[in-house]
Amino acid sequence: MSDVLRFLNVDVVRGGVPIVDKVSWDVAEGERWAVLGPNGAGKTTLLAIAATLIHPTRGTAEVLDETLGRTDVFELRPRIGVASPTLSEYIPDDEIVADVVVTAAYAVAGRWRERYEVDDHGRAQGLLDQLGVGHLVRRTIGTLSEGERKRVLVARALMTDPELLLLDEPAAGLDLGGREDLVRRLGEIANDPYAPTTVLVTHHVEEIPSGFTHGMLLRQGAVVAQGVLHEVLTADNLSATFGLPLMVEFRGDRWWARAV
Ligand SMILES: Nc1ncnc2c1ncn2[C@@H]1O[C@H](COP(=O)(O)OP(=O)(O)OP(=O)(O)O)[C@@H](O)[C@H]1O
Repeated sequence: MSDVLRFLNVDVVRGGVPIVDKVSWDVAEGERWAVLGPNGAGKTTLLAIAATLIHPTRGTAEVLDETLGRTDVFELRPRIGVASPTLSEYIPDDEIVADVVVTAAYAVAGRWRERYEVDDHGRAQGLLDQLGVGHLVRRTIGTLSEGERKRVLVARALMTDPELLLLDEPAAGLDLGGREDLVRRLGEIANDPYAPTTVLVTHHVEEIPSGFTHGMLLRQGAVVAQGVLHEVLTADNLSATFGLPLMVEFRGDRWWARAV
């Protein structure tokens, strides 16, 4: 298995302060990673490096076997699917849902079309159905609820059949039913052996879908623990990460945590 991400001693410094602090991280093909940490821990910044949107201040970051700073990120980006609140801000409110998803393919027309001879709209509809929002295909994105919008963005991120899928807090702001439904659907994707290598950022262990294999805990830009999910998600590690005594349990195929 080859590495999809390989970070070595990565620092990101802003205003003289390291907001990512000496992070080394290997993500192998097929792995599904959850990155957890409190507000301001550096999770989104780490994801932005993986998305090739920023470069490390120090250290090296390889994404899909290319070293940032020595490669054309515009060739790399079409191989990466991203669903994030930042991306969401760039989509005009009057854009039709079908177009939001299909336009992801236009950016990679060459490579994608060589590999797949499929109808764009058919594929988009299939992905929207998979995320439970197929009935919204003709609506404008501005009329959707937060939960519906998040699902559409995940469908968009999957449209190009990326090699790396990056999900920044996909369940944030959803009500309990919406969260549970989305986490279940993300679990179905994670359990699909043909689904891309995935990194999901969240604040809550309850939002880690079934099928996730690895975890990283971040606090103040530094790694508290990382590796196989069941070895990483211990009460001690979570308590150190969030700065209060916590207990954590794994039941069925999901995690939950609370203060003790
Ligand atoms: N351009 C910048 N200049 C100064 N500080 C920054 C800059 N960008 C990010 N930060 C700070 O870096 C820290 C890490 O931010 P980041 O968004 O990566 O954290 P996060 O773990 O994703 O947080 P949250 O869970 O709240 O989304 C925060 O304290 C943030 O204020």
